[in-house]
Amino acid sequence: MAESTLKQTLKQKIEAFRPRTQKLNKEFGEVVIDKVNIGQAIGGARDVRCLVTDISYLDPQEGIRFRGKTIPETFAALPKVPGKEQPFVEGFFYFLLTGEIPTMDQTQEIVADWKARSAVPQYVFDVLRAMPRDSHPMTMFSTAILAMQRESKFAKKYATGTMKKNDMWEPMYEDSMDILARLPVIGAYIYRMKYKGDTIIPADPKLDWGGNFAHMMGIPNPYDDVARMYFILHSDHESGNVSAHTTHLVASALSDAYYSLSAGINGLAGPLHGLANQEVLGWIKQTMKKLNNTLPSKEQLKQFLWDTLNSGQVIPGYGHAVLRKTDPRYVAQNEFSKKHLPNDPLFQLVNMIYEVAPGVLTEHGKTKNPWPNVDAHSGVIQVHYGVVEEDFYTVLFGIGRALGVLANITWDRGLGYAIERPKSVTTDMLEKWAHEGGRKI
Ligand SMILES: CC(=O)SCCNC(=O)CCNC(=O)[C@H](O)C(C)(C)COP(=O)(O)OP(=O)(O)OC[C@H]1O[C@@H](n2cnc3c(N)ncnc32)[C@H](O)[C@@H]1OP(=O)(O)O
Ligand SMILES: O=C([O-])CC(=O)C(=O)O
Repeated sequence: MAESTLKQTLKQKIEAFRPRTQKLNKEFGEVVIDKVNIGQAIGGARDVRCLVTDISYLDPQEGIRFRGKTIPETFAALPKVPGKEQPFVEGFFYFLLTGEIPTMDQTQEIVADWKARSAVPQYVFDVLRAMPRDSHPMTMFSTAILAMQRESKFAKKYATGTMKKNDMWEPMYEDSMDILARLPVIGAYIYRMKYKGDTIIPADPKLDWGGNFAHMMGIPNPYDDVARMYFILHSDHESGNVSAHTTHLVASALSDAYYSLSAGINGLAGPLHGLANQEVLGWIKQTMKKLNNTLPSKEQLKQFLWDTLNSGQVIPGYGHAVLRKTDPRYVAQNEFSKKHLPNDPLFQLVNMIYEVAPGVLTEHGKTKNPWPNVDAHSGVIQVHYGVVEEDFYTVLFGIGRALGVLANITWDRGLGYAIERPKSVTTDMLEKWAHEGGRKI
């Protein structure tokens, strides 16, 4: 098969880029870019600059930029699906991988490529069907990805003993493309099997990736545009977040994309990370239930927020490890909702929480960031269009996140990043260095 424009462009980009990384490593490897204190060693390596990615960058004030573009700039630049408001996710992936906005033809090439790769092996469905139906959908999703590992072109090539370091990105790219092509099929299968009486809807070969997902979910349009927007918004958040970092870490051992992504998805399933979107909707539902499904007043809402904090829980969807302002992914979803679901009562509640929660969190005095993150908003849009099963939301996040983390590990192999292995120390050592005013270097 002739090489796609995406693969050719990526090859050129990686080859042109590689000398920059090699030069930095060889000639400037000793240049100091950060230092680490005891608080960071104990406190989750917060703010330590020790990862590299060119795919996205998170500014604490401004939020995410994909390949240098803000969210509105990204959406404005990408080729749109004809007759729809949102861009092709396929074109967005081209942009993430190469940093170039693709033409419509280049985008259509990926649409066709992913269709050609989209057949999920029957044994994956058999594995899913063998799992208890009340398994969490994230457990099912991660298991399905891991079960497919036998398909890995990277692992097969590695086993031949003929794969050179500079060539490793190629089978990583191939695995990533295979996985991405199949994720919407797997996600929708889990949804229909678990929540819709096992009524599976086959793919429609006429549709793009996002459109097909909506179709296989059985949710009427404009859910297709919701899906496209959602996957793009959730794709990448630089390299240090739990799902991206885990995927990168596992891939650094030359584990293939199936092992690596499945591991990253397991991290996304944590309530302080991706699962927060499920938690947000659960919290909103609980709040409404206490009031016989009516909207609370601001005073009642304030009380519910305090009750949550006083019971030792976090307010889901608020706070962030890096961001110090309202997440622009929250803003993008808010703009969408203002346009498409302005009168939805849950949307109104989300806006009310935005008016009240930052004040409560500031008064509470713990969090460094009282503003909402992406997870505070996403569930409400899903409910509006008919995906009411909040346990499923992190699977949606995972499909989107795969775009970013798979682009990252393809580049990791392109640039030959080393196995990741930071150094650990003991508590005795920390106490000694604390006493001495620092480690003598
Ligand atoms: C896609 C995503 O992953 S976005 C994040 C999704 N997660 C959530 O929305 C869950 C709620 N938020 C949180 O738990 C946190 O803000 C996190 C996990 C996102 C970031 O954690 P950190 O970087 O440690 O935040 P920060 O430095 O501000 O934490 C300081 C203190 O404030 C608390 N805090 C932070 N956010 C919140 C919150 N939303 N509600 C209550 N307390 C909070 C922390 O638990 C911590 O308390 P501690 O000192 O008793 O341990
Ligand atoms: O950046 C983070 O730590 C968490 C986050 O918002 C994401 O991964 O999307």
